[in-house]
Amino acid sequence: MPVYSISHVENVRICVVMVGLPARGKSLIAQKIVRYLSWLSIKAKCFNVGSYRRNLAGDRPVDASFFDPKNKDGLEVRQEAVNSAIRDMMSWFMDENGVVGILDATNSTRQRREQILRLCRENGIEPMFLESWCDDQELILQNIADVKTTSPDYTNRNSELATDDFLKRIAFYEQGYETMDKDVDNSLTFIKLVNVNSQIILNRIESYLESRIVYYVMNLHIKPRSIWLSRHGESQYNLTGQIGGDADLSERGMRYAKRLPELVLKSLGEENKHTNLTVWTSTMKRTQQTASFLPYKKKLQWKALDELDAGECDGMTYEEIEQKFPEDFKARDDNKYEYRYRGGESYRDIVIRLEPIIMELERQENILIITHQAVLRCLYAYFMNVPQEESPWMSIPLHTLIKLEPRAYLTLVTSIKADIPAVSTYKEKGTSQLGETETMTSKSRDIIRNSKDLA
Ligand SMILES: O=P(O)(O)OC[C@H]1O[C@@](CO)(OP(=O)(O)O)[C@@H](O)[C@@H]1O
Repeated sequence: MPVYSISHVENVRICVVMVGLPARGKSLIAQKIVRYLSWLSIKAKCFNVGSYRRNLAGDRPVDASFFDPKNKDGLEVRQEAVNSAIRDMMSWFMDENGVVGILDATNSTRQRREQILRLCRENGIEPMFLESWCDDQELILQNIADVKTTSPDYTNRNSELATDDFLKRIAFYEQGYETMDKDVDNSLTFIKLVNVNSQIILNRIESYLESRIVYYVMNLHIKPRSIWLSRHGESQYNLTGQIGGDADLSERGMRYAKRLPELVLKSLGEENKHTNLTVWTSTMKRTQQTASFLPYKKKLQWKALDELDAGECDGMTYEEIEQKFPEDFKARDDNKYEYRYRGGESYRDIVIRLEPIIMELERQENILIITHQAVLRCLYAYFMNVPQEESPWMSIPLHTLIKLEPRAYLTLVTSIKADIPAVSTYKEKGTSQLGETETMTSKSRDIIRNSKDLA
């Protein structure tokens, strides 16, 4: 049975028009929205006018004077760049059934916004303006340091000169900047973020999809933090190759639970060893037992973090499933993301139930999540932008602590292995389990597979 997403039900197409001076985090917000919506299977794409401008300008060096409103040549190239980006975006909406297109540019004047508005209306696309307004100098300088000085506009330039030049560029934009204003822009759909999210102004948010985007953006913060992910320690079911269930940890799984506090400390490093983490587990015994030796007071259980529900196959081995339901076994191999166990769940179903977890994770600071193979794959896919068809096939070994550090345009990943053996629960695509006489505890599986390690 097909699973419909909200974009099918509502049949809306939205153009998110970013608004704001340079170095206000617009591209970061735009890319995060695309990642979030794509993870939810809503077709989204970002059109960055800066890249179009760089393509048009060719090898010509671009310094602040290019952005001087009196620079005719500069104005022409910039107008041409925005025209091309809009053209491509409209074709993407029409030819590729795009649902949310994001026009990532300053769009800092009403005249420019009027042009976009007109084109959206002519093409039956809902325009939604998203302004990032910021006067916090520290934040602006941080943004320039993080991103702009490594931008292709400043290759081979020393970072002090690049920062200076960038501040001049901002000053040119300030000359004509018109902020979104409730009185003047009353008829438009817009979100205005003031100094990240210390104040948020909303105007005429109408569709459900718009409200999802608003809610997501409202939850974003830019404080540095880390997220740790771990599967539970090896369970009794892992040893026998059974899926699902609510088994206890094996003796080695218990050893992992006892080792976990030490791994966390190692990952925090000496200077952060007193950092207080919040621990999230599923409602299943194996994750709670794994968390039981962690010294942190705040431990929360989430039903949404429970393992993929295998329905009628719960408690069976892959071999038994292949014997009893050969068609299902093949169908799952053919499309693991969409395949839904009889009376159970698919990976797509997990993503849907994980949405509140992602929303909460965006709001929180340091969190350690102890969960299950399939759920961990889906969480990892969100942070690392892993395509849907690949995510159910990622190998996430037992007895390994993964640390994610979300940064402006990427997420850093490190992993630490506990030196405690565990079976591998990884089943490769297209492999039959029939005729396999080895048990899960046999030597060949009694390793953590290094080849597909995430580190
Ligand atoms: O989607 P696949 O690759 O089958 O992985 C999910 C499976 O992983 C398992 C282990 O095989 O997770 P877990 O260790 O949390 O019990 C099964 O319970 C679950 O059905």
